[in-house]
Amino acid sequence: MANGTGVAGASAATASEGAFLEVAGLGVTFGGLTALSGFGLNLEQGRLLGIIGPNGAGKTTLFNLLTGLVRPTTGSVVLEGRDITGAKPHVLADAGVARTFQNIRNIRGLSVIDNVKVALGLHESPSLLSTIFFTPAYRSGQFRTEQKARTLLQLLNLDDVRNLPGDGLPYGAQRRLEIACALALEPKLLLLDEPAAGMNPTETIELMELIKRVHREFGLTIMLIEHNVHFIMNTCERIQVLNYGQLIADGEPSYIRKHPAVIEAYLGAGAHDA
Ligand SMILES: Nc1ncnc2c1ncn2[C@@H]1O[C@H](COP(=O)(O)OP(=O)(O)OP(=O)(O)O)[C@@H](O)[C@H]1O
Repeated sequence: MANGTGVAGASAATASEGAFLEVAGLGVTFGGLTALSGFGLNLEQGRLLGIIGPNGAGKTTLFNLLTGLVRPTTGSVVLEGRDITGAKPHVLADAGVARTFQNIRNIRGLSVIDNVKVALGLHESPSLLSTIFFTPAYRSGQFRTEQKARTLLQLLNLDDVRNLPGDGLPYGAQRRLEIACALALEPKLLLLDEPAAGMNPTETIELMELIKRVHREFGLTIMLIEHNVHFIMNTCERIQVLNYGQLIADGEPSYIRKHPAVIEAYLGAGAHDA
């Protein structure tokens, strides 16, 4: 990958053969407000991409477009050669796109492990008959689900609290649970929306390491929105910067850190220390 591109190159990604995710000219307007415009991205499989930008820059809108919560006004999204532009959320989930939200959405009152099991159940549902008659196939399915849930909880350092209510956990642990549930869907593309929001510095460092580990061990393609510049500079291989719905820069952390438009728009004078 090139070190980076400026405004022109960033907003006009050209289709590259075999790219895992190809987004071109993506935009949406709400009433008179253009939340995102001419967004382009060619992402290879297995990359870890950071998205930064000031409040209201269009970051969450981009994720909403990629997960079908918002339909684009312009542009196209192609995942593994398949045009998924404007597809509904369940179609995109089936295509392998999973996400977490800025506001934690674990299921109230449900234990940690049951939250993960519900997510696993969304991915692989048993047949109605096997459930009704409690067949050996159903029971072995349940055993597999339990094993998978435990494996995910161990990875996310949540196994010790698996029987506690998910919504009663400390904030950082709830965020990790949300990631566990997203991983349970066995995604190809994982979108993390401000996973470190509200975390203390220790939790943030732990999460940084965890995301790197998940990326490494699952070989997942991850897109990560984050306001914490230190976090993103130290976690991501490539960073895209949005401002007022426009992509203003795209490149490696070292390139982004020094990019004048990025410094002016977002990072501020402290950016060089990030
Ligand atoms: N459904 C919607 N209807 C109307 N306006 C919207 C909608 N969703 C987003 N917007 C507007 O689009 C712009 C971009 O919002 P978005 O949430 O994508 O920004 P963001 O970069 O994620 O900001 P933050 O860092 O504060 O979460 C904002 O001005 C927001 O108010």
